[in-house]
Amino acid sequence: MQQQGEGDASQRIARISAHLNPHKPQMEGSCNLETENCRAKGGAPGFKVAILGAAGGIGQPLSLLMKMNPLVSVLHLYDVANTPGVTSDISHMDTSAVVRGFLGPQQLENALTGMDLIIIPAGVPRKPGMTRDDLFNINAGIVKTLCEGIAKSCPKAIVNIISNPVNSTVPIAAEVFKKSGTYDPRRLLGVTMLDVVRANTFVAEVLGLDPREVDVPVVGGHAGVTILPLLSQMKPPCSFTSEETTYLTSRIQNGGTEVVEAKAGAGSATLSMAYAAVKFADACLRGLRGDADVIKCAFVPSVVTELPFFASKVRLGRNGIEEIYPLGLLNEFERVGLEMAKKELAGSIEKGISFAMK
Ligand SMILES: NC(=O)C1=CN([C@@H]2O[C@H](COP(=O)(O)OP(=O)(O)OC[C@H]3O[C@@H](n4cnc5c(N)ncnc54)[C@H](O)[C@@H]3O)[C@@H](O)[C@H]2O)C=CC1
Ligand SMILES: O=C([O-])CC(=O)C(=O)O
Repeated sequence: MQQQGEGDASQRIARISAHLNPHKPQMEGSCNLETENCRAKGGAPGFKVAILGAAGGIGQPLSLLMKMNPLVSVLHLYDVANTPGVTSDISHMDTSAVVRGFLGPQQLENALTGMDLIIIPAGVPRKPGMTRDDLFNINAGIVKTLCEGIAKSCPKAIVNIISNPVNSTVPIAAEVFKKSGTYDPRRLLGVTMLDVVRANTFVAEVLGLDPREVDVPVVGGHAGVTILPLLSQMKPPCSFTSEETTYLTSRIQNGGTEVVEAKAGAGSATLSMAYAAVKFADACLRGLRGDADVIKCAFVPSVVTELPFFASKVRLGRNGIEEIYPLGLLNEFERVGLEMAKKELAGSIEKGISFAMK
């Protein structure tokens, strides 16, 4: 006869050893922490977040940082390669978010179902000598497919697009959602937060300030001259010589290229991007929670200019984007920059829309 408690104990050990088996991390199809009798629990109620491209250069540190975010209760890690290892590794962190991994297109639907926020860093990065637009041929198709999945499995989720060229991938996402009848422009955001992070850092360096006290709005888009820092509107208000303005604007616009060249063929910004992506995702989650005055710059469906998409300050709330702020007063340098940015942006947006309409 079985001793009382023996069955319980052996089941418990079986469950634990399933977790310890390095070839069977908490992947889809193995122990499901919510529906089965596993003892591990997310500590607090919170939001469900999926990262698509979670095993990549951005995806891994982004997954790590999202696992540390107390607003996240469930974290789904999806990729077409290497998700089991990343999931196993991250799932050992003693923070409350429950982590599950999903590998390959046949698991995309389960990765997406029930999610509140989807973050997409899937796609190839630049090598020296390339522009972001050179990534279009590969990344456009990746973003299109992933957004088709979102339209089918979690059409109400907030979507943060990191994959480049952001100036084209966000219009692609919008077209996919329109085609499927699920489009809500308040829920689609291109992540330009790294431009703001860089602007704050470089401006603080020049002024001898703590970067945490600096806030520079960056508008337009996310490539070359479309990245338009509005130094005249920074907080705290400061003035610059024309040399300083030219230096800072150029350094912010070329920050991505600076990293691509320093990495010399090993990719583009991953660590600072993961930091920026988490800052932005956290703002989206605080908005969803109902926090007041959550304001960030992002590349969004917009009527701020004549273009259908534009990066500017947006207020985030329970429905995603609650308000898009106008550009405000620009100085002459910024007005010239705005015209250059709009010209290039128009072509990139059109390229994305035509691709998705095919
Ligand atoms: N918005 C921004 O400010 C920034 C954007 N980026 C962009 O982010 C993207 C990713 O960069 P990294 O992480 O450095 O590249 P990476 O090559 O290190 O990682 C990309 C990941 O995407 C995965 N992937 C490829 N096809 C996929 C698919 N169909 N579904 C799911 N996952 C897929 C790969 O397996 C890989 O793990 C690039 O397009 C890069 O240009 C990079 C830095 C800043
Ligand atoms: O420059 C790149 O290719 C990656 C990127 O978007 C950035 O670092 O801003």
